[in-house]
Amino acid sequence: MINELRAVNIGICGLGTVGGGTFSLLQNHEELLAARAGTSVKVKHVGARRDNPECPTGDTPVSRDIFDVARDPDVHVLVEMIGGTTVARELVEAALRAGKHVVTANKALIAEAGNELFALAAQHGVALRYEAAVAGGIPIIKALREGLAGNEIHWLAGIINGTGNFILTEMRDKGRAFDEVLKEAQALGYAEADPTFDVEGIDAAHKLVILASLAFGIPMSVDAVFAEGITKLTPEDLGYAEELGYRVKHLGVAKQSSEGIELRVHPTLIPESRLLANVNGVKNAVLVEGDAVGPTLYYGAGAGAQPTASAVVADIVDLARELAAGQLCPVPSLGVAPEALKSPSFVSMSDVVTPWYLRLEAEDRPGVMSEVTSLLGEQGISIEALIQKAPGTGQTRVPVIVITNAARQGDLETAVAAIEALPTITGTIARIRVESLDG
Ligand SMILES: NC(=O)c1ccc[n+]([C@@H]2O[C@H](COP(=O)([O-])OP(=O)(O)OC[C@H]3O[C@@H](n4cnc5c(N)ncnc54)[C@H](O)[C@@H]3O)[C@@H](O)[C@H]2O)c1
Ligand SMILES: N[C@@H](CCO)C(=O)O
Ligand code: NA
Repeated sequence: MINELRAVNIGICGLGTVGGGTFSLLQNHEELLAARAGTSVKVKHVGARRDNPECPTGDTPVSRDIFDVARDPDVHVLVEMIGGTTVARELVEAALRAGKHVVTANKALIAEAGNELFALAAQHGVALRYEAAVAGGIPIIKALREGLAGNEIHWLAGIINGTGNFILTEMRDKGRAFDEVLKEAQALGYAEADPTFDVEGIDAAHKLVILASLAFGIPMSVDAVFAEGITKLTPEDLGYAEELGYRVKHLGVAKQSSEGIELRVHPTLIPESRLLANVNGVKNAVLVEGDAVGPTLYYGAGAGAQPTASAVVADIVDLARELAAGQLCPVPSLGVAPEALKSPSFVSMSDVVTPWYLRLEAEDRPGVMSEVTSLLGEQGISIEALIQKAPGTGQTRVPVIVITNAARQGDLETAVAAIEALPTITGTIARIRVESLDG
């Protein structure tokens, strides 16, 4: 038991997109939140290096040193909204050590330092909540930790970076250039402070690590995830994929089998009939396959001030209810008691089996296709679909697009190297994994 609180005081550190959105949502819904929490929830202290013109703080005290908030004895819940893993980690540690509960949206911090931070929180009898860290406003952490608690989870797959999905959607639907759409995503507040995290798959990797930890009951394993971003995708690959009945999405995939655990984020061809193939713009979606429930799908805004604030405030309301009742919720941070976390073994990428999309540029003469198919055949790889485009006027080379059947990545790489060495093939072969996503 902890002392029952009649009013729960919040300290917000960082008043940018999400911090500002959270401040506003707490102000705008003050009565509603008090009714839901059974206690008043008030922002007592803000830590911000500078004012945010879009988020006037009125008479709420503002400190320029965010650590003043961690030192404020009146603050019960510190909301970390500065991002990064250096100062943010020091701040969260200081707050936990001072006996404050912490709410964060910081997936980099949870993925990289969650193991230590959850232990520190437990040591000090306080909570560390992170719903906003994955898939923005979608309550996926609660779904995995509580709603699916009766299931063994075999796999999950998700579109978990809003910026990347926004870019791919705009490129496909409007033919817009990558850089221009990225700038718009930054202006809309979707992108990370360093947007290479979004477009190189690092942000999705952080989120996948968190999802896998909850789904499989393993510690955060950031070094085990393979990450590839969307920067090498070309409009022609998006177009050819569509001709073959697929959409290209940036996907995070976590799978558990007798071989071990696969953790990977990369561009993926998905059959166009799948729900995930039709998740567009800044929306995210996570498909989770439980052994009892079967496939379940969670969809909503993956980034942006108000959607992300929705998840931050949900954590705050949960905590306020618990503090009002004088009892923290006994659900562990990762859904299982720390001593019950399993030691995972991971499948190496060369052993991961998926179908592949390949695009090669070949000389337009008889026999070339049979050379390509026989080099794939030598590695036991068969072909599901193949299209050879007509050569442009005066051209002797043609694009050839192949979809393979399921192939071990190591075997595929051997075949691709042999095909690239053929004198009739020009340059490197573009390749993208395919996921059928049938449960
Ligand atoms: N933007 C989104 O849609 C979104 C969604 C989910 C999670 N997140 C996460 O939320 C966190 C915040 O992201 P954001 O988009 O609001 O970023 P932001 O850049 O808009 O806001 C961060 C704020 O923190 C301040 N800040 C940074 N370092 C500081 C320091 N040392 N001392 C004082 N102030 C400092 C900055 O001045 C800025 O105002 C990040 O962890 C991010 O990954 C963002
Ligand atoms: N930059 C992230 C924010 C949400 O975590 C994204 O675009 O998905
Ligand atoms: Na979420």
